[in-house]
Amino acid sequence: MTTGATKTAVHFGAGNIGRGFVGLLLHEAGYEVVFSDVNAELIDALAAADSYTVHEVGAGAQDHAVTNFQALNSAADPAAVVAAVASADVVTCAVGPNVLRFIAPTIAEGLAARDASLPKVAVMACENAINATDRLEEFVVAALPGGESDPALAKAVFANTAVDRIVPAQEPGQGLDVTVETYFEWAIDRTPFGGAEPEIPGVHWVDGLEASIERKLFTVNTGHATTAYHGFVAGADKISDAIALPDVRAAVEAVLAETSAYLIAKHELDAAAHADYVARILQRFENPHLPDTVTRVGRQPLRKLSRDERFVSPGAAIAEGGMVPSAILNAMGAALKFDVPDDEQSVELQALLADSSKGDTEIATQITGLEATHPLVAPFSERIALARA
Ligand SMILES: NC(=O)c1ccc[n+]([C@@H]2O[C@H](COP(=O)([O-])OP(=O)(O)OC[C@H]3O[C@@H](n4cnc5c(N)ncnc54)[C@H](O)[C@@H]3O)[C@@H](O)[C@H]2O)c1
Ligand SMILES: O=P(O)(O)OC[C@@H](O)[C@@H](O)[C@H](O)[C@H](O)CO
Repeated sequence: MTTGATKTAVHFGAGNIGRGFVGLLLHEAGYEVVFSDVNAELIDALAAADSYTVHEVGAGAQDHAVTNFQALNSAADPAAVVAAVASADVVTCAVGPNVLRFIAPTIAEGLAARDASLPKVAVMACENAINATDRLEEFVVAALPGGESDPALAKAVFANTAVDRIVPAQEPGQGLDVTVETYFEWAIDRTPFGGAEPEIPGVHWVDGLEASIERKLFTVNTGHATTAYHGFVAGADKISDAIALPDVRAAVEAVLAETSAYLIAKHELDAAAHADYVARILQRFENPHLPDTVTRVGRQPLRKLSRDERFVSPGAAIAEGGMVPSAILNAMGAALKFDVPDDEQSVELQALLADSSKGDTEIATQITGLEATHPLVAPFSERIALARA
């Protein structure tokens, strides 16, 4: 795939963040981006196009043209994607945490086919999840015949990342163009590269990702999901309308006060700088030009209520410290009312709550992955009882 001095990046998932952020930054860094997706309509449109435009909205907005890309259908032509990975300089993905297991075998095959004399390929998952690249690597290892000792692993460097840019679902009829907010942050753990990290202007290189990803997930995403679930209950459609409701705003601020105290103590953050970070995020939610909805932001409620995610991870830690994270629990209670027929996990959640063979505590442990004796489970079971009443 790489010709002459052209650097190549294979990106799995040509959706909102794929086209509107990761693909854009890689293009601006000089990479030829090879988008790989299972959505035939999307891939066909990308393959037929010479460019698409990322439209920023809000203060200081600019348009950015993305050119010099290819598009491969990984369902119809997996061999082409394997070949692209085999010669790529960078492999990224933004497919959703639950999809990592499905793209890993293709990456494993690409690594196996890669000439060992090539420089190592940088593999970086761009998902909203703690250590998403580590998870991807585990699936790659499982797909390699030699497992952890497979020589193909030495051909790649796996680095965790945290990506932050709100990219709403796109309006029908917009084609390949993507509407995004002006803000972005892409933090990548530099330590696995040993000084040979890829050149991607705009990336924020950090030594270890834990603080960056927790700060992002437990502030942006905990606050966003709280806005979505309380907003849904209040009847709001857009995120900017939801956060304008005084009760929703108060609930979001209360949740962020709980996660802020947790994050500041755990990662020794500067309290004033963190307060600025929170204020900036609330302004991002308020952006009236961003057509983002409570149904997109609340999507897949079972994933969002799971153990290592935006509510239970900080909530469990706070409860283990002897305090009751009431605002987080109230947001989790609102999530139980997220009843969206088009969302498979919402349907599954509503069926679970309606299952009279299960008690409240059993449902609480099933959703959160916590033991029944965990201090977060009893107060969450109370919210479940209320939702079922
Ligand atoms: N949209 C945002 O604001 C945003 C911001 C930061 C991070 N993220 C994260 O990025 C990821 C993607 O989110 P999104 O909003 O872009 O979703 P999206 O649904 O717009 O895009 C996901 C894309 O992945 C594709 N896909 C699904 N299965 C695939 C497979 N097996 N192989 C290749 N492609 C496959 C889908 O067809 C789709 O085009 C999620 O983990 C999300 O949390 C999103
Ligand atoms: O992508 P999810 O479903 O994990 O979370 C929904 C939104 O909170 C998320 O996509 C944000 O827009 C994004 O994380 C902002 O950086």
